[in-house]
Amino acid sequence: MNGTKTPSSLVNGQRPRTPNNERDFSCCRIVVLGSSGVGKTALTVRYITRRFIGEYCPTLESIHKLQTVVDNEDTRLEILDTAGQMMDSGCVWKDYYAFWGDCYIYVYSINDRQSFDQIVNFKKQLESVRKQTLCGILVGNKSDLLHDRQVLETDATELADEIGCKSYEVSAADWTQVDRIVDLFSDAVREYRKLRTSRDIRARRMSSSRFRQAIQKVITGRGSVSKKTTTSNSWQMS
Ligand SMILES: Nc1nc2c(ncn2[C@@H]2O[C@H](COP(=O)(O)OP(=O)(O)OP(=O)(O)O)[C@@H](O)[C@H]2O)c(=O)[nH]1
Repeated sequence: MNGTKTPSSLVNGQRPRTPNNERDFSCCRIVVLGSSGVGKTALTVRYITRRFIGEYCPTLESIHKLQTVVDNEDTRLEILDTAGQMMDSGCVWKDYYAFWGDCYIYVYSINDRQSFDQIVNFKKQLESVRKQTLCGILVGNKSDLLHDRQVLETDATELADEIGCKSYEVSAADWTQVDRIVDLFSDAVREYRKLRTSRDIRARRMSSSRFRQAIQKVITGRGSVSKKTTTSNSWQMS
């Protein structure tokens, strides 16, 4: 596993570029966030190594880089496992995370109501920084602790509908749930691809409608058009 504890890499964390210096959209950046102790590291480690870490050691930020395949498409994943303590303290985390991430995995613990109630705030704060809707997945972790449950599955489904996310309830501690954990990370990549595609389509529509408007202005003579030479085809828009 390739983990680097470098918050500064977020500040300088420009999106990777291809050799042609274009933005590399085969790379997907996932930010795993939620309150302290909900199991963000346990989920991330379970996904990457298939192992469970039982001990608790509060995380500073760690970025894990790996290559994977989702729906037959190669994907470079960068997973940012955030520090819950920083989020609970309301530090400046949100600006970094908002600009760094492509998709967000919002983790709460089913036996910690407060961690669940925080999710809406986290999402709102990120979107207010980015000024656009961000895609994400809602994850209730520690589903093995049913006897301690403070968050009903129906509450989670309602919240997921409200914030436009898919929702999962899992246990990083339960090895039989590895496939579900892999699924939820794959869904994060799918959500990112979906959003990217719809933005591409919108951008293309916008640019073709601007092009049509410009042509229309030329035809109707409403645009600022100057005739450059005597040749009929040589119009120049200014
Ligand atoms: N029972 C149970 N314990 C879990 C589960 N996931 C994580 N834990 C335990 O919960 C504790 C906290 O887990 P972490 O993964 O370190 O939590 P975190 O959200 O990364 O915490 P921060 O680093 O403070 O942000 C550890 O002792 C884990 O072993 C789970 O699914 N079930």
